[in-house]
Amino acid sequence: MTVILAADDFDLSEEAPAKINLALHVTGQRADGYHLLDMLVTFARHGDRLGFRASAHDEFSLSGRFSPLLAEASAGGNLVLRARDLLRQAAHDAGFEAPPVHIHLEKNLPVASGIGGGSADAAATLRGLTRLWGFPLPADTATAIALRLGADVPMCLVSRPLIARGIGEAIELLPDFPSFAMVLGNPLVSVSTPEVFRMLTRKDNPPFALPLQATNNRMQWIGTIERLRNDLEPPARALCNEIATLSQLIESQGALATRMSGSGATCFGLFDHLEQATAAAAALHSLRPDWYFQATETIKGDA
Ligand SMILES: C[C@](O)(CO)[C@H](O)COP(=O)(O)OP(=O)(O)OC[C@H]1O[C@@H](n2ccc(N)nc2=O)[C@H](O)[C@@H]1O
Ligand SMILES: Nc1ncnc2c1ncn2[C@@H]1O[C@H](COP(=O)(O)OP(=O)(O)OP(=O)(O)O)[C@@H](O)[C@H]1O
Repeated sequence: MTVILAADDFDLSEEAPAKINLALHVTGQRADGYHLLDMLVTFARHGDRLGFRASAHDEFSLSGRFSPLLAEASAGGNLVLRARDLLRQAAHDAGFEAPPVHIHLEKNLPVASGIGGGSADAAATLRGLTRLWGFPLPADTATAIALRLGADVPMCLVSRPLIARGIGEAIELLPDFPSFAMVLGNPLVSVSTPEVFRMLTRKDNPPFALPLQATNNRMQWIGTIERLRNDLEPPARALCNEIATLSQLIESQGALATRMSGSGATCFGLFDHLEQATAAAAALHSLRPDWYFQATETIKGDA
C-alpha cells in the first residue's frame, strides 16, 4: 500500500505562500541582462506546504494537485533540493552539522505560473532547515543564498507585503498594508519567465511615483494599485492567448481590480470579502472547470 504523506505528518512544517505582484514596473536593465523592477508584492494564505524531519539519509517526497507536473518540469533540479544543498554548504562552512533530512513538498500551486511557487518552496526550505538544524543563518548569507536560487527568493523569505526594487533584493516592508480577499486564476498553460522578459519592447518604463501611501485603507490601496501596471502583462498576453479571456472572466465576477501577477499566466482579482471571492471562484470554476481558480486572503503587513 502506498502511503501519501502530507506536510502535517512531519516534525516541522513551513508554509510557502503564493507571491502576488500587485504591480510590476520594468525600469531598466543591468549589464548582465537582468531587468530592474519596481514591485508591489503581497502574499496569499494559499500556497504550497513543506514538512521536514531528520532521517538516516536525504529524502524528498511530493504530494498535491500539481506534484505530477513538477516531477517532469524540474529536470534542472527542484529548487527545494538546491536550497537544501546551498544551506548545507553554508552550515558546513560555518562549522555546523547539517545532517540528512526528509523533506516533503505539498505542491498546491500551479508550476511556472507567475506566483513564485518554486521561489516560495526554496524560501520555505531555507526557513525550515535553519530551524531543524538549529543553524543561525546570518541575514546577509540568507540573502546571498536566496538570490542564487532566484530573483524572487529574497522576498519569499520575508513573505509579507513589501516593495521590492533592483531585481528583487532591495526590500522595503509595508507594515500598514491591509489584507485583501482575492481570486487567483490560471489557465494551466505555463509561461516561461525568460521568454516574457525577452519579448519586452520597452525597458525604461516610469518607476513607481513615490512615496506609495502608508495607509491600511483597502480602497485607497486599490486606487493606488489601479494607477500602477504590470509591464510584463502585454508580452505575456502576446505569448499566451488565454490570459485575456481569464482576465475578463475574473473581472466579470465583480472584482475591484484585476491584473496578471509576475510573468503570468496567473491573474488575480481583488474583492471586498472572502465570501465574495469564494463565490466568484466557484462561478469561475463552473465556467472553466479545466482551469485553476482559488479564493484566498492575503497576509496583512503587521501579521
Ligand atoms: C517576474 C518575477 O517573478 C517578478 O516577481 C521575477 O522577477 C522573476 O523571478 P524568478 O522567477 O525568481 O526569476 P529567476 O529564476 O531569477 O530568473 C529567470 C530568468 O528571468 C529573467 N529575469 C528574471 C528577473 C529579472 N529581474 N530580470 C530578468 O531578466 C532572466 O532571463 C532569468 O534568467
Ligand atoms: N519546487 C518547485 N516548484 C515549482 N517549480 C520548480 C520547483 N523547482 C524547480 N522548479 C522549476 O522552476 C520553474 C519556475 O517555476 P515557478 O512555479 O516558481 O514559476 P513562477 O511561478 O513563474 O515563478 P516567478 O513568479 O518567480 O517567475 C518551473 O518551470 C520548474 O521547472
